[in-house]
Amino acid sequence: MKWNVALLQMDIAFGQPEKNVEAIRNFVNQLQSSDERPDVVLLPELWDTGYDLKRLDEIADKNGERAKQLLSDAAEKLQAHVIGGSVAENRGGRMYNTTFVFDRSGKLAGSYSKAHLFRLMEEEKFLAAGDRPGVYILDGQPVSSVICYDIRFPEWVRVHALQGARALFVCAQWPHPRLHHWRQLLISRAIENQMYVIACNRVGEGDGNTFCGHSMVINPWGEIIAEGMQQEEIIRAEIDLTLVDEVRSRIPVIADRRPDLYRL
Ligand SMILES: O=C(O)CCC(=O)C(=O)O
Repeated sequence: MKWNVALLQMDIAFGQPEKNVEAIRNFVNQLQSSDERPDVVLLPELWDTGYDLKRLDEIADKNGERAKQLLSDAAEKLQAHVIGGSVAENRGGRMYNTTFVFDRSGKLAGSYSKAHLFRLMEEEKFLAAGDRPGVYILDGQPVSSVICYDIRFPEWVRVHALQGARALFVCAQWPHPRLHHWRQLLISRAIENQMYVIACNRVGEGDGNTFCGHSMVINPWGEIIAEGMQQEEIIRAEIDLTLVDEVRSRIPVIADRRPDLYRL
């Protein structure tokens, strides 16, 4: 199974969901009018509100309805799977950082809420943590997603791999001065789980941070097959999921695990 993936590496207007919705619509129109149609589109983290966490009561998306409408329409229009980055979701008065995934027909394939809250940006003061892995079936293929800080937890990404995921989609708002962490962590998650890692970061400034871009597509051998710069752009790559089987059969890391040794 080969997929063309497109990563929307964009700037995000702080606390202005309407403006950001408009920006996504423009990207979707751009993809629709291009010769090369994507099979999978990935967006960055909190593309609706940015990190305006103090105003979530006012601006968070009630049950994700605004995002679901936009992402489902985009999936149907492009006939592509949309891994919808993440949005600030107001679920029954509690706020979550949530990814919604839509398949090519525009149908909701699943959702995931960020499990590890990032204290450096005080997320734990404003957000509730998710507690379930994000695994979805797209074109019959199990794939998964996590959000930003989640990539620092190899045991969490491993849970997704053990549930059969063959590709990990990551959405982020990853700032300087930790670009080297971003690149190394993503490469490591790809090598150790022998899966594709497709990661979309934002660019621009917000709340005292400069976001570093460098969205990446990494194959299951740990090779970078596409990488963005620090500017708004669509990053594209072709991924071939049969390479996952090839790498996993060459070095059977998952089969060779010794979980009996790993209990603390
Ligand atoms: O782990 C990091 O260094 C960045 C994480 C982050 O910015 C986030 O989770 O939003």
